[in-house]
Amino acid sequence: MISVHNLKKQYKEVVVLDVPQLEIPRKECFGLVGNNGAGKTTLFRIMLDLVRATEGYVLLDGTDVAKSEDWKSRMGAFLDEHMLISYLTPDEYFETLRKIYVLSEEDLRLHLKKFEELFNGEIIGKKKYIRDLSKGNLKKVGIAAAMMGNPEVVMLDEPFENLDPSSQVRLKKLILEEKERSQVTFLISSHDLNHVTEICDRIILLEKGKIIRDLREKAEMVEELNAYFGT
Ligand SMILES: Nc1ncnc2c1ncn2[C@@H]1O[C@H](COP(=O)(O)OP(=O)(O)OP(=O)(O)O)[C@@H](O)[C@H]1O
Repeated sequence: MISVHNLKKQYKEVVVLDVPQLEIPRKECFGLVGNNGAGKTTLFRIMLDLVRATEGYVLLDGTDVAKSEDWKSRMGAFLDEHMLISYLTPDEYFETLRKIYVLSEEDLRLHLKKFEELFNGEIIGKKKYIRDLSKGNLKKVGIAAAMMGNPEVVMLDEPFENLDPSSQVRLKKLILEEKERSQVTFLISSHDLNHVTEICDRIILLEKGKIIRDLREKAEMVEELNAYFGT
C-alpha cells in the first residue's frame, strides 16, 4: 500500500503540492487527473524520490521512499524519455534490464510477447536506437520497461499521450488484462478522461496541488470530470 502523509512541495513561496493524506491500497488502479501544472508529475516524482518533499513523506508498505532503497525493486515507472538509455536499441535496453532484474531469456520473451500487439512490429529487431524512435514508440518502450520484473506498483505518467488511436486501445486492453492477471497497483496520470475513467477504479482530481475530488463510481467519475473540464 502507498500512503501519503502531510505532503507539501514548495518552489520559493509557491506551494505546488499540498496533500495532507492519501492512501492507495494494493491492486488499485489509481488515476490522477488535473489541468496543466496541477501537480500530477510532482506527486509522482516525490513518490519515486526524484524530488524531495518540502514537508511530509510517502510510505510504500510502511517504508519511507526518501529514506530507503528497498522499495525500488518493487516499483516500475515510466515518467518520460529521460528514464530510457537513448544510445541502446530497444532489444539492447530490454536485455540490459533483463540482467538487472535477473530474469531468464524465456521470462523476457514472455514479457515482450504481451506487448507484441502494442509494439506493432516497430520496436523489436529493428536495430534502431531508442533516441531515433518516434515519441509514441519511445513511450511503448518505456511502458514495457516499467512493467518488467513483476513490480508491485507500476507508475505511468501520461501513458496514452503520443500513441495513435489503435495503440491507445491496445494499451488499455493490456493494462486491463494485467490488472485482471496480477496483483499490480497501477498509478496512471492522464489528460485523456475517456481512457482513464475506463481503466481506473478510482480517480483523484488535483487542482493547484490540492485534491479536490476522490471519485470511485464510474458514472460519478465521468459526470464530475466532464463537468469540471467542460468536456
Ligand atoms: N523545478 C521546478 N521549479 C519551479 N517550479 C516547478 C518545478 N517543477 C515543477 N514546478 C511547478 O510545479 C507545478 C506543478 O507541475 P507539475 O509538472 O507537477 O504539473 P502537472 O500536473 O504534471 O502538469 P502537466 O499536466 O502540464 O504535465 C507547476 O506550476 C510547475 O511549474
